Amino acid sequence: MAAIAVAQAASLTSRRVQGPKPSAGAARRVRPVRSAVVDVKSMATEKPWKTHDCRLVLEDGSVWSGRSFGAKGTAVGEVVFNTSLSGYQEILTDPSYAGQFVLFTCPEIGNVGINLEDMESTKAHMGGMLVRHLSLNVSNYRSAMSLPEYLEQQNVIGISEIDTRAITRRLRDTGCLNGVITTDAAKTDDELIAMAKGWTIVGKDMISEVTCTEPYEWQDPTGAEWEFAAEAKASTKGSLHVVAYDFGVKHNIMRRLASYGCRITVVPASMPAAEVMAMEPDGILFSNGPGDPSAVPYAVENAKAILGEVPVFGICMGHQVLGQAFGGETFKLKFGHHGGNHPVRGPTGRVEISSQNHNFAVKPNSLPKEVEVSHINLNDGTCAGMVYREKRAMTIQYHPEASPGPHDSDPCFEDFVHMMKAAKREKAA
Ligand SMILES: NC(=O)CC[C@H](N)C(=O)O
Repeated sequence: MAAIAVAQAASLTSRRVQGPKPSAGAARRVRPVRSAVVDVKSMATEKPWKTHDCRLVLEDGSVWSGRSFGAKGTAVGEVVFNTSLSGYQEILTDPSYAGQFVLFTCPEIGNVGINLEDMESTKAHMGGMLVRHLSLNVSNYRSAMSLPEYLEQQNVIGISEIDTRAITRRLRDTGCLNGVITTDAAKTDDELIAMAKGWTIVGKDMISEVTCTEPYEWQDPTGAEWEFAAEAKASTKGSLHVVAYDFGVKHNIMRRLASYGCRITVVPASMPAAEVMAMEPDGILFSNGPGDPSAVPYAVENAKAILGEVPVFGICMGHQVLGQAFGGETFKLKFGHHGGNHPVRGPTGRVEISSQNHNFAVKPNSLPKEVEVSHINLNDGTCAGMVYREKRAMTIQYHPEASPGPHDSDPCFEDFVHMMKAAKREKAA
């Protein structure tokens, strides 16, 4: 039986982007690996007690034996479950997952390998990847390497052949649990349980671990072959200057802003508001990002200083930072929203199917009366978006850029552009 014959594509480096991303064309010059033949017989017939070399231990004392893929070692993190049926690469490279392990409820993961274009940042951020079954085959016309190869290169531990349904039910019953993944047989279960119990993401500023170290420009729009929005196709390139606070910004937020005609300057999360305003932005984006929103007062203070100066758009962590800048408070959800099919009702009553990834939320009753809760998550009634009209501020708790998930909320980017254009017209008058 042929063993795995996945050719080594050009290695995906985990360097942080300092300047414009390599053009998509550069990515295509890598010889894609379209499919791999896997040693099915041995993997399918080997008995668990022979192949299980990895444990997931949860803080509730449960121990889950599985098969490792990717990196070896030991990692600790908060376990969340994501119900998306596609887009594991976008999830893997979303900086919002720093400090977390992601359990995929979709039972088959890895079948399309890893390509060089669908990256949401320059590296994988999650601490561990928990799957039911690692696909025995890799087959996709854009695949450049297998998922295990990428995880190994990114130093992320994967564990497969665990009962992801049982763990998901447990998380839904008890709420998020901290966990430890290890391939180190010398560590006792009790040691690992203590490690899981001794760790928490609450109160942690994870943004400082993922933000860029210096400003850079972003030019790449959504590729023409993927563009779906008429308004984006008709937009005038570079007509508006957006400064984006990088709290762990996903690349597709910037691709969508560029597609709607914006020129984007990405800045470190802690850049003082005065320096940002000196860049003469037409609008400011507060991005998605990992960790506890109440642990980044520096971001809230900058948001307060900027509010009312220029139009602002907050996405996910940015929504939570602006919610605090408005005077509101955030709180931690039981197990959060992580998936691609959550219904959200917007201000017109239209229901959008949304892409979600958050464990914290804004308390509606903590907001001042000037702030309108514009979007509601219909699964649990939580605040999914806000508008502060007189400050020209709009926020979305979920991910209008999708990646992965549905593009129902893509018009949010159009709304932000229209808000900036209106402000520009008023200023010129
Ligand atoms: N995707 C995000 O920006 C997540 C925001 C925040 N870390 C949360 O979990 O709620």
